[in-house]
Parts: sequence; structure tokens; C-alpha cells
Amino acid sequence: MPRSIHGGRHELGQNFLTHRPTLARITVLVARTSGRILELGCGDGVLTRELGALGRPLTAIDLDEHRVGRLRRALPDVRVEVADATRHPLDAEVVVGNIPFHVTTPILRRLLSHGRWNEAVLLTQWEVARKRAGVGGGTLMTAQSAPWFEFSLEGRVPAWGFSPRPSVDGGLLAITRRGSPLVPVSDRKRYDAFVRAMFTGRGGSLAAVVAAAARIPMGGARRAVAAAGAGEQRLPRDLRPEQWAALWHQVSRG
Ligand SMILES: C[S@@+](CC[C@H](N)C(=O)[O-])C[C@H]1O[C@@H](n2cnc3c(N)ncnc32)[C@H](O)[C@@H]1O
Repeated sequence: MPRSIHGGRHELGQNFLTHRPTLARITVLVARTSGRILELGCGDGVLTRELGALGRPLTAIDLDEHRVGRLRRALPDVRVEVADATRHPLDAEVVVGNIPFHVTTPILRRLLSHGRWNEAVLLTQWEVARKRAGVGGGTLMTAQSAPWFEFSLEGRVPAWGFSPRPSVDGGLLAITRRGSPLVPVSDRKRYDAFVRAMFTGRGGSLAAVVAAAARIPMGGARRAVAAAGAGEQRLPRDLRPEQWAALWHQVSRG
């Protein structure tokens, strides 16, 4: 296979999936969804073939023009295009991909702020999948997207399940857009700023962090924390999505 004008295997994060159980798991997760499918980074099409067999409209994209040409010839019923996953419109109901590790963060950020997709099934580095799913505590990005999206960790993929073998394991992350957001979409910018201030702020207690982030008196912050059912929590990373939403509701009202 000639080298793509966009780079070689390493630069393009071409670690192809060979782990059959993961392939089967991704297919089952996607089969539970409905609507058009967009696959990011289709490579040689190991996943594209399974997704194509679901019989739904499918677009598969990759930056590697040689692999795209070959896959297009092999799968004439699938729309296979040379495109950049960090820019391509996220215009299908379902987004799927064994994501190239070096662009995981821009792709995730974009997914969580663009498009009208409903479900995403992504294979990422294990640590990214684990953190996004909030296992062991939430992160800034997870808390900021929690009112609009639900994250679930769907499995760990051993490094030997890719070829060539990467230095770390992979993790399967499913993201579902909530039918009813926990915070009004019109509040998103202000909510994002509040969450950022919570994660970067200091204070001896959760109420103190809330008081500083929302610029409200300590008494009001204590009442907001209690009303949000977050009295037991010590740190912003410990808050669950419903508690973030309730806290925002409390501090943004007054
Ligand atoms: C981890 S491989 C996955 C390939 C295949 N889906 C599989 O599971 O074996 C990632 C793929 O994304 C492609 N890629 C890298 N950067 C990309 C980008 N910015 N936009 C689209 N595809 C990209 C690579 O060429 C590679 O084929």
C-alpha cells in the first residue's frame, strides 16, 4: 500500500482492529440504534463491512486516499470518501469509529459540541474511554457534556487486539444524546463557564468552591449544594450528572 499524502501508518494512527469480540460488540451496539451511520477512520474496512451488513445508509471516511480507493472498489454499496474526521459534518444519526489515537481529543470535543447525531460508539485509548465514562471521577469535559449526553464504558480492548500493536489498551465508549437535556440548551455557554470555574477553583469544601465559581455568598452556596443532594460530595469530580444539573439550577436562578 503506497504512503498517503497525509502521512504514514504512524502519523495516521493506523492501528487496525483485529480483536473479533470487539468487532462483534461494536456491531451489536450499533445494531441497537437506528438511522444513518457515519464511520470515522474506516481504514481497510474491517468495521465498515460489519456496519454495511446492517443494511442501513452508511458513509465511511478516511484521510488515506489509497485505502479509501481500495475500499470503495470492494464495497460499492457504501459511500466511502476521503475526508478529515476533525472537519467532516457529523450529519448522521449514529457516529462510529476506531478513532486514530492522535486525534481523539479534537474528535471528541467536536462530537460533544457539533452535529445532530444521537448515538456514538467509539474505540479510543483505554484511559480516555474510562475517564469520559466518569469511572473513578468525572473530568471537566465529562461534566460539561453531562446534561446533554450519557456516557458508558462498554469494554476494554487489549493492545494485542490491534495491528500494529499500540502501546496502550483500547476502550469502547458509547455516548447517547439525552432525549431530555438536564439543563436547557440556551444555558450551555454559562453552564460550561460555571463547570470550568468549579474545576479550576479552590476551596476547603464543595460549598466554598461553588461560592467562588458562582460568585454567591457562602450561605447560598451551602443551600445550593444541599438542595442539589450533593452534601456528601467533597470535590467537583465526585458530582453525578443530575447533581451538576441541580446545582446549576440552584445557582443560576438567583
Ligand atoms: C485506528 S485506525 C482504524 C481503522 C479501521 N477502522 C479499523 O478499525 O481497523 C484509524 C484510521 O483513521 C484514519 N485517520 C487518521 N486521521 C484521520 C483523520 N483526521 N480523518 C479521517 N481519518 C483519519 C487512518 O488512516 C486509519 O485508517
